Amino acid sequence: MSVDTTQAPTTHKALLEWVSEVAALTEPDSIYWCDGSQEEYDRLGAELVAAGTAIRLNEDKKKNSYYFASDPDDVARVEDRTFICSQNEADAGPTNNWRDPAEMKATLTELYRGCMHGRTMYVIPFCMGPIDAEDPTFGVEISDSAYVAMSMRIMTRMGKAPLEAMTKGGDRAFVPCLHSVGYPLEPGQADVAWPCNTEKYIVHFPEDRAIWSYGSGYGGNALLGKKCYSLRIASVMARDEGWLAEHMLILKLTSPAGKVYHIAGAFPSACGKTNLAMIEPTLPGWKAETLGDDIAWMRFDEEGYLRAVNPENGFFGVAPGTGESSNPNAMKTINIGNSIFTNVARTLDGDVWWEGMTDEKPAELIDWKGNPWTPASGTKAAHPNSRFTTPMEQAPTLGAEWNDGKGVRIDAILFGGRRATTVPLVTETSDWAHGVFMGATCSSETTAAATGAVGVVRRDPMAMLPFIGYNAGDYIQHWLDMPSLHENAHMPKVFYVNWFRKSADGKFLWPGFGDNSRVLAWIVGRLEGTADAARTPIGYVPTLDAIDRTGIEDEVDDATMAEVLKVDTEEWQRELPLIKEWFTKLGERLPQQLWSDLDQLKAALEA
Ligand SMILES: Nc1nc2c(ncn2[C@@H]2O[C@H](COP(=O)(O)OP(=O)(O)O)[C@@H](O)[C@H]2O)c(=O)[nH]1
Ligand SMILES: C=C(OP(=O)(O)O)C(=O)O
Ligand SMILES: [Mn+2]
Repeated sequence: MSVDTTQAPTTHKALLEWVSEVAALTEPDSIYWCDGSQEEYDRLGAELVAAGTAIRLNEDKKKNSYYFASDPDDVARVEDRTFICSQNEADAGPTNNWRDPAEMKATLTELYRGCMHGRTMYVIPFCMGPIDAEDPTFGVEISDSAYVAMSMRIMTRMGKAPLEAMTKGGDRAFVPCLHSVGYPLEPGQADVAWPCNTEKYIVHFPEDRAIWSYGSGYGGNALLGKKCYSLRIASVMARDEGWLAEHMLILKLTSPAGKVYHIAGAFPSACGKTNLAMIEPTLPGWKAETLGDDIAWMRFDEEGYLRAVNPENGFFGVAPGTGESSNPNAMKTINIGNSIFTNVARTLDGDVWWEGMTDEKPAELIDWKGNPWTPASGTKAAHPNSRFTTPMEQAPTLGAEWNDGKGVRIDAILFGGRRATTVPLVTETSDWAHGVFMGATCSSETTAAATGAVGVVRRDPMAMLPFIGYNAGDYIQHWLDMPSLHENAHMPKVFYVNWFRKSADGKFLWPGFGDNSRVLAWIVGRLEGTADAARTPIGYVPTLDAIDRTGIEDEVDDATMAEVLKVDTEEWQRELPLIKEWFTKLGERLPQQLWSDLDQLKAALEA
């Protein structure tokens, strides 16, 4: 298969060469350049329905929407198959899997050889962030999955517009993202509903700024603009260029007095970013608007304030737990339609359902594996990492600045995780360096967003453990260095939150979701110097009545509030050896300052 460059919709030389090279290696039946149009999306959807891969949902329930069920072994990110192939192993660091880049390229080249037999090769041009930004950030994904092409149209600015922008004023740089499901079809061979390969590789070449993915069709493994580009590769760009590429939501908050604040929050996968980004405040007078739910690129503006841009165009949200009571704005967004649902359950009338969508379970469903299901089945109808993919523009809470390439000034950064014990609802750190220490030692219970055990506490620095594209010690150093990268840096205040603390009988102590607005109000109060806090060994924690509980006094009585805010010295002392073990693992590139911060914490806990 050779590329007819006279027929290709671009003159971009490097792109044409790369497309030709990949086609020669992977030998697809045909090459298709995505234009990102509605007509194209509808056509791909119809083709997938005809092939038995997708199911079109009932138009009256979810307009223009599709259901997909993945292979049961291809349901989440595969961290153990994710590689950072820097020239030197030390530059990948102790938290990443590393392979020699030349060896990895040789291995993958053999896997890619002929891997698109019987398939269409989709060329998917995209832009991360607004196309009219001063310096737009391009990528091109080559994929043999139409599901990927459709999803990329929702998740990124995709198609003709970015392709044209890529040659404005000369050929622009782009990140090449090569993806194959690794399931070639030889003549006469029938396809399966969800092609993938048991051998999976999610590979990053940070020096080349390139991504090679093989064997998985799912989410973060396959939609390469997301975690692979916007976090792993972009974090390397950010280190080199003096900015931050982070796993953060971006929220615009307006106080009852009409003051606007922007908050960025980093929580590990499936720990509440999308929900906080779409929060419906239960505190009267507060308004929240969504600017981003997963990724923030933050650069200094001329005056030295950090401004955040969300490079994405859609939400790839965790379905279970999303319902009218927990996240009504997500429900409104997906109910408009134009969405893709993966590994959720289906109702008999052609709609979707998942655990937590409604209080009452439907009497009958088809579960994510395609089997009949009833509440008596005793299994989960939807996979715990089942997802909705939906356009940002449909969010009723969308903030006007979402499409502004200049981004918004960040007033506060939240780090958080999922901890049943130890970590209080909210803690204010004393300054940037202390914030970096708290972020770097942040811990969370693992979730179904990645394969492997769920519920295991691990350190997850800045919620970036699986996404730092280089040495984690260098990454923490980069965070520490940030204030010195602008002559007049005004750093945001850093807070540490935990919505997930549980009582001894295993119930969440804090109602969470919309009631997290009460915590946001306290944070704003701290920014304005009006909210009360008590100094503890780990930072400033709200006094018992500092968080407004009007309307939830019964649910969160004084005793519960005290429990949710408690800084238990013994529990924290049990963290110390874990932090020490973590720092030891990070090794010599961990900034020395972090060790002295740990000594200080130890001393404060002993005092
Ligand atoms: N208990 C509790 N659960 C939450 C809260 N926020 C989110 N969740 C649940 O955590 C899961 C992941 O949430 P999501 O916002 O999609 O996380 P993300 O992957 O970080 O974007 C979902 O099941 C949510 O219902 C909260 O404040 N309290
Ligand atoms: C896409 C993901 O996102 P989230 O952080 O929303 O779970 C993921 O974990 O692969
Ligand atoms: Mn999310």
